Amino acid sequence: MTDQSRPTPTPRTAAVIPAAGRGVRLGPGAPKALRALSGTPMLIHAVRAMANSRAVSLVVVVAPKDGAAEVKHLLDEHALPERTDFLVVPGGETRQESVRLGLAALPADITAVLVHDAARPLVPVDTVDAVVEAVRDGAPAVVPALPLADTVKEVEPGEKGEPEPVVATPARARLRAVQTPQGFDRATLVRAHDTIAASGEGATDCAGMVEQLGVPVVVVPGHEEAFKVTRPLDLVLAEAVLARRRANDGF
Ligand SMILES: Nc1ccn([C@@H]2O[C@H](COP(=O)(O)OP(=O)(O)OP(=O)(O)O)[C@@H](O)[C@H]2O)c(=O)n1
Ligand SMILES: C[C@](O)(CO)[C@H](O)COP(=O)(O)O
Repeated sequence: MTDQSRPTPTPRTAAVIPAAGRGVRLGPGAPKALRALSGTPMLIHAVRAMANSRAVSLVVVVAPKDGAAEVKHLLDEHALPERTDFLVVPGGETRQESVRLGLAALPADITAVLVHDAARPLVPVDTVDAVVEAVRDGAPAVVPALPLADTVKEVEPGEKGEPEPVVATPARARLRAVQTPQGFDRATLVRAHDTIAASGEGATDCAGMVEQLGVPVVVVPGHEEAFKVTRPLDLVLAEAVLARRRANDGF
């Protein structure tokens, strides 16, 4: 019998930050998450972006495979909110594997999980909070996303540099470019990783695996500043965003 006089406890939310990628598209250098933006490692910006949400009580950083000690040291030497706990685990060969390793490190009382790319260091806290709120309102999977500015063509991929035949032009008004953090009911995300990854299938984001389970995924508004640092020009944009923030509010 349940005690109806007791209030329902607020779900304890953790953020898992996959940060174990190399950053091949960014060019030669340190692993992408450890490269500096305005003098601070990209990873620290991403960790602060999660920890600045009052809803997030634990941040799990999935570090480059042989970089866990360095990441622990970085977390120790940068100012981070005291109310947040931090864990560091070594990552895997793919983003999917790194997320799975992060999920495996979560304590039992975590019921909601955000998965956030270290490569999206500048996501505003309002976007993080909007994702958490939708999960707390009962959505098993939530992604922030933006409408597209470009028209998208589906092609028959060919040899590099060769013209590729267009197969279709999806209706742009129905398309969204998906960002992170993506938010999940923990049990749903773990089930997706256990069943979809085990079947050899995968997806380029966590929500794609949840969709393959047949579980509904919803979109909330994303933010332009939540862009992914992927190629060198993205670093220029990231520095410009940080300079504008400093000018606006002394950040
Ligand atoms: N084995 C991997 C690969 C990627 N990631 C993380 O997943 C996020 C999104 O990946 P992406 O932007 O593709 O990063 P990289 O894999 O580093 O980039 P690239 O494909 O250019 O090497 C990044 O925060 C990255 O660190 C990870 O944790 N483990
Ligand atoms: C998860 C993601 O950022 C959503 O847009 C994206 O799919 C990651 O792709 P990547 O090739 O691993 O950067």
